[in-house]
Amino acid sequence: MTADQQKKAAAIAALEYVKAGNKVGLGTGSTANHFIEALAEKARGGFDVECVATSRASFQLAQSLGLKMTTLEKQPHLDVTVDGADEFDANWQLIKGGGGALLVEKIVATSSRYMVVIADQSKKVNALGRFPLPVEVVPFGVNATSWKIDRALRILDLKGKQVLRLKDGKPFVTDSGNAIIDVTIGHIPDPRRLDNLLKSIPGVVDHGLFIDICGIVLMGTDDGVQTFRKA
Ligand SMILES: O=C(CO)[C@H](O)[C@H](O)COP(=O)(O)O
Repeated sequence: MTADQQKKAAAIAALEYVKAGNKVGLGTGSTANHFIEALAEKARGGFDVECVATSRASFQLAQSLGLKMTTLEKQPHLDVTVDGADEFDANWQLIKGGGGALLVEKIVATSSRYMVVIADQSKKVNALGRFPLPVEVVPFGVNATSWKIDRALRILDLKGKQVLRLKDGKPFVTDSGNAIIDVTIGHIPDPRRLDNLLKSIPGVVDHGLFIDICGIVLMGTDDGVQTFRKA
């Protein structure tokens, strides 16, 4: 199976976690797109759900496929969010934000009774940190914020190579109007502490560590979809 086929298999398996009448958070990225397509197909058959998207791209896809859309303003409590991830570990901790939607993804996921992550098997890691950690920052004073990120890493005896994310040669702008710094760290021994340190920096809006947010991971493999579920 290719990685994309694994993503699709995980996305289809996630349909089981959505019940008729649910308010559903829709993630962002290629895996989440498979889920949006599968959910839209089910909805066309009369399955009634209302969805909140985590990005403009997901909103457009979902709406174009006929899914009933709402907003978190109108529906502040969702039943389930289904989203992809860049990495997950054995404790259901994640790195997200490869697609730049981490802030809204975290707001939507934490407004849901539970978050289901769908992924191909390349996303499973022994320890978080292989994937560069996306940190969403306010554009004002970005160099000062970058220095403070460095200082936070040093407190944990870590070093990170920071790169301002670009798109078409210009700084990438998130749906919320912020910039993203991708920080290559390598093995993150204490993601929870890094989460707290980064969140305490003025100028850091949020970052891609999702700590204690996800409870179920569905991973596509060559032998079918494997479920990792928190007890
Ligand atoms: O966090 C994300 C977007 O911000 C995505 O879920 C993550 O990057 C995984 O993407 P893909 O499903 O395309 O592999």
